[in-house]
Amino acid sequence: MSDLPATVFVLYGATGDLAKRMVLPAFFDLYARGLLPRRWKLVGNGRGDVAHEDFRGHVHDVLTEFGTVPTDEQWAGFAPDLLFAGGGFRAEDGGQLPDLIEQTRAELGADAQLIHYLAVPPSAFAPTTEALREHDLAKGTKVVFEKPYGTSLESLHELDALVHTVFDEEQVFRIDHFLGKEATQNVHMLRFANTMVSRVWDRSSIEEVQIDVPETLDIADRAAFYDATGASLDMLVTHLFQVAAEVAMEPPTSFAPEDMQLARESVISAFRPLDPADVVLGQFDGYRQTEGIADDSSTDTYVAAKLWVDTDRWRDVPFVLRTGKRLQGGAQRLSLLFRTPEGPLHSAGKVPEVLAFDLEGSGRILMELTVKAPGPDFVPSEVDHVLRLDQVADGSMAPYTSLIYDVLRGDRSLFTSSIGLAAAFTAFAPLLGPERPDVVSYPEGSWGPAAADRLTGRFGWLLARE
Ligand SMILES: NC(=O)C1=CN([C@@H]2O[C@H](COP(=O)(O)OP(=O)(O)OC[C@H]3O[C@@H](n4cnc5c(N)ncnc54)[C@H](OP(=O)(O)O)[C@@H]3O)[C@@H](O)[C@H]2O)C=CC1
Ligand SMILES: O=C1O[C@H](COP(=O)(O)O)[C@@H](O)[C@H](O)[C@H]1O
Repeated sequence: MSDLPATVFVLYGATGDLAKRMVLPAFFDLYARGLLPRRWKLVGNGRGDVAHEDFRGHVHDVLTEFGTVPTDEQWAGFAPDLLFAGGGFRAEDGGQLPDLIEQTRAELGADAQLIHYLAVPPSAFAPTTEALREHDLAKGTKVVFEKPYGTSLESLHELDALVHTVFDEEQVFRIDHFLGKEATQNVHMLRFANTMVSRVWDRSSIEEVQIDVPETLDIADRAAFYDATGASLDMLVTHLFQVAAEVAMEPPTSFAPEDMQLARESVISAFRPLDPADVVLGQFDGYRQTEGIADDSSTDTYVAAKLWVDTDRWRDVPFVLRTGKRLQGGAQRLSLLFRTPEGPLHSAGKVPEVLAFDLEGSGRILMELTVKAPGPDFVPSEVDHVLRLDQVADGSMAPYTSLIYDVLRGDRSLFTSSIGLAAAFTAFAPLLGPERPDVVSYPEGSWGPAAADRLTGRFGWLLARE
């Protein structure tokens, strides 16, 4: 067991989709790894009345379906600390939660930390924050907000102003789970720990950056949420911008969490507002036939955009970003495309030299290089080399496991800041106004609208070459 302080972890929306697919499996994963505090309680909250025993049954089902099935021994150690407080949690009526928190804190000791994890729809962020103030449950605690934390610059400011009347910034953890991925964390490890990488990490060596996250997934099981959100809000201004910031950031002053966060978040203010002429929005054929989607919906299920980062390091290097649903392939690939070296020893510029990161799963680092072809002649040939990060050592962590562990120990390096999010929404703002491009339809199982092909450089979208 770790030496973290005793903890009461309150999970709002504990029977919801995110809780079952991500948060509860991650929490159990931490338990199984011995990374939870020696003494802890997880208190689920919701509007219904659920007996503690029924909540435990729910958690067991969830782990069986989405996580690791506990052994009998693990379950006997884990289950008794799962509790449920029903009756919702509002400013005017806190339901059973305030009493149960008091009871568990009394049991765990006066120094027990209290963590509020808001796995509720964004519309419930403000009312839950107000309820925390009203029931005096904010002081000295930590609070975790899911994404999206605001859907525009204005709504971000409005929510953040409220949050800051209740919490100090140091108490606030805003999740973007792409930052918790093993391979994303390796972007700065590889860069800053290796001179041969750090020295080429700029416009003099790199001609293009691609962040390509095509998905084969449908949206039918979350139609209402998706139709009100769309790909550009769900993925572009959030995950893809954060990954772009990981690439674009200047070296931090130190590798302390606050300096890492500051370096990543401050480069976002150098993102030039998107030019709608450099953005393609798409919608897959058949989207409007999905149950719960209006016949005339103009929601984007696909977005491709060219982003410029106006720093000396990246001036004139396009960052091309793409994501969409029901596409031909699924991947989460960050690629740095290098300039063709001068002189004759390369593939005549026909093949890119690439350093890439596969962000999904345990993560992979890929290199595409030109070498001499075996044989008598001195001719170039291309090779791919793949480094699977789970072969480096055992113990790779899913993003939610990693991020919840960071919340427990108070490490904010992989969480977003309201300054960074405000800069992201400023760069994104042209897509929220009258200049927003119309959505173009694309066939399911394709790579999306052909119009997006003009956004990349001379090699096109790299994933389409595979
Ligand atoms: N699902 C996913 O894959 C992902 C979700 N997220 C984010 O996580 C958060 C939760 O998403 P998800 O679990 O899908 O959402 P759900 O719609 O499943 O809602 C979660 C739970 O919140 C409670 N709830 C619903 N409406 C309200 C309300 N108005 N006030 C208070 N409680 C409410 C419900 O519990 P009860 O009825 O018991 O009160 C519900 O089960 C959202 O912010 C979402 O954007 C982020 C990444 C991925
Ligand atoms: O936040 C989201 O992320 C998922 C992709 O995440 P991952 O778990 O596959 O890395 C995306 O499908 C979803 O639309 C979005 O809300």
